[in-house]
Amino acid sequence: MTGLVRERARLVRLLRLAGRARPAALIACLLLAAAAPAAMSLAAGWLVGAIAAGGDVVAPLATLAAVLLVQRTAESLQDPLGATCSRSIDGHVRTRVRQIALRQRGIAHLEDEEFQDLLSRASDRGESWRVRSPGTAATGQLMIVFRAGGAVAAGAILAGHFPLLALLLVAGCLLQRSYALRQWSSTVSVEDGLTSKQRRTEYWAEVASGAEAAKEVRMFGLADWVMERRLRAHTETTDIMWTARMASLRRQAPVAASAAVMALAALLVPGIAAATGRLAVDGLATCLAAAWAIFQATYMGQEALDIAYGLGALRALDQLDAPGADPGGEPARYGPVRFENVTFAYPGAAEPVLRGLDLTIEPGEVLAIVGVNGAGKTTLSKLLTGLYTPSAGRILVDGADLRRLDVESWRRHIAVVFQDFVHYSGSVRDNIRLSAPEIVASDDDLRRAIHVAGASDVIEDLPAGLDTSLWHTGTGGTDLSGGQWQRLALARALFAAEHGRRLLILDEPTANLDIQAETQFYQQVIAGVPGTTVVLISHRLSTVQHADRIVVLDGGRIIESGGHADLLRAGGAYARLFRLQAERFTAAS
Ligand SMILES: Nc1ncnc2c1ncn2[C@@H]1O[C@H](COP(=O)(O)OP(=O)(O)OP(=O)(O)O)[C@@H](O)[C@H]1O
Repeated sequence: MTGLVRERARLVRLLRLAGRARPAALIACLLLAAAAPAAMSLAAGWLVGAIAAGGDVVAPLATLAAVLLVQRTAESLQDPLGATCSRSIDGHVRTRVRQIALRQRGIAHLEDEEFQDLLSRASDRGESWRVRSPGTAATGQLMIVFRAGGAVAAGAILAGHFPLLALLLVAGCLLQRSYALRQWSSTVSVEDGLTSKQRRTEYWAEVASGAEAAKEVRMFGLADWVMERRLRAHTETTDIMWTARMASLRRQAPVAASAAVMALAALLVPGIAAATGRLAVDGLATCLAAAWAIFQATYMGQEALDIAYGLGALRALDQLDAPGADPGGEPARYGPVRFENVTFAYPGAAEPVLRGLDLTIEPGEVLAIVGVNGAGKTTLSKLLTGLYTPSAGRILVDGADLRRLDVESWRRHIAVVFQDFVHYSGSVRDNIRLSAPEIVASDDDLRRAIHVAGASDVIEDLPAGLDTSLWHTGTGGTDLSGGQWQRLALARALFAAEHGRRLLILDEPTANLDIQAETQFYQQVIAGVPGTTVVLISHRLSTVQHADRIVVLDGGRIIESGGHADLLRAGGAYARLFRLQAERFTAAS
């Protein structure tokens, strides 16, 4: 089997994803619709023959009407049945695409442009000329199989009178169709090359009409500027697409010429035979109707392009699905964590963020990491959680290289509040439980975490307490202030820490808190999880000064390490940062 036939057969097999009943009903409709034109040509010949002979026309007329009725019914059911089958197939494909995106250990692939392109191609959002839908391609492929069958049936009827003409029309139409399709398909690969440009258009559309940038777009008066950017990005892609489409259109001239030749032959051969007495009038009617049926069954409809686009989506899915993405590994045991000569650069970045970093995090210690903006503090936490792997060096967890461990088992030892934590739409209860979904928690458990996070008053003020539905972007629920969301995120991590997570990572946990909450933070939150290892990243040195150990990150390495008092005495970078912060308050008072 050639690759092309194998791909087409695979498309048909996709229909199994839509269950049994709907594809079966679709096949029945396609069969009836495909057989109808050939049946009609026979009925037309019968009717014309009956009229010519002055015989009974009721039976042929009734047959013709019945065939027409069956054809119209089958054709009208074909579209809705095809749509339900293809939507169901597409649903399965999109689920698979999401599973692939989620199954990787880390998140580096999500920042890889090629991966994003494949993702866009495999789960189309409808930006192309036709949607890249494997489901529509599958139903389109089925339709083409039946239409080809219909063409062969009509060809067989014509061959009863003119075998050569039948061969010419069937073979000629199929060749012409395949040529036209090849021309149009070249536009599909042009569009595939524009996926990242299309993403840029989507980005500007989101800035223009999404909730995230809405405030600044209005305050800065950016509407025209954003719309202009979107239009420019859009035109960049559409210009290229239209150039490709016009070139394809120009290459269709041979198709038009050959179609004219075949139509002429289809009329002249039976026509001349009838005029010279070699073909009876009923035969003429049959031949003309059969030729018309061949043309009808072999024209290149949109389903041909649907197949080209849908196959593109399946190929992208295959590339995404290539094996070897996640090696798995041994379950992780909790113990000391050791960064050993770790260097790390983000994918595509010229310079590394961390350069030969050495650091040990002992179980049960509270380790604070400080450093200027961009020093790599958050990056260090992403490596620690296995979201990225070091470019060089290694991270040992209880003596085992994290690369070789089952990262999910490692993450089950960790509770984290990222700097850009997520505001989940859902109840307060769900927002807290999400950090340890496997725990069956009582309301008392949740309230304990809420209390330690200093969020009790936030929950008390909500209309339905823990059941209050939260919705960050403002529709269908209650939104919270930045600080209230942060307390909830803290409660989420504390809940996980109280239920067995041994390592608590807090990245700027006091950034949105008021001064009172910030002052109480260490005594309330950190002291609330005794025995837990805490990695505390903060610019606010008042938040970190009570930590067991403070490390200063600079130039990709740890340049200082020690307790608050030791570091102040040492008079290095930490002492300078601390004095600067302290001076602000002294000067203000
Ligand atoms: N996803 C990313 N892709 C490429 N570069 C990144 C990415 N995330 C961060 N960086 C770069 O890595 C460097 C370190 O960033 P990181 O967020 O770790 O710093 P940080 O010390 O936490 O800073 P801050 O105090 O501002 O939060 C920065 O120069 C940043 O531009």
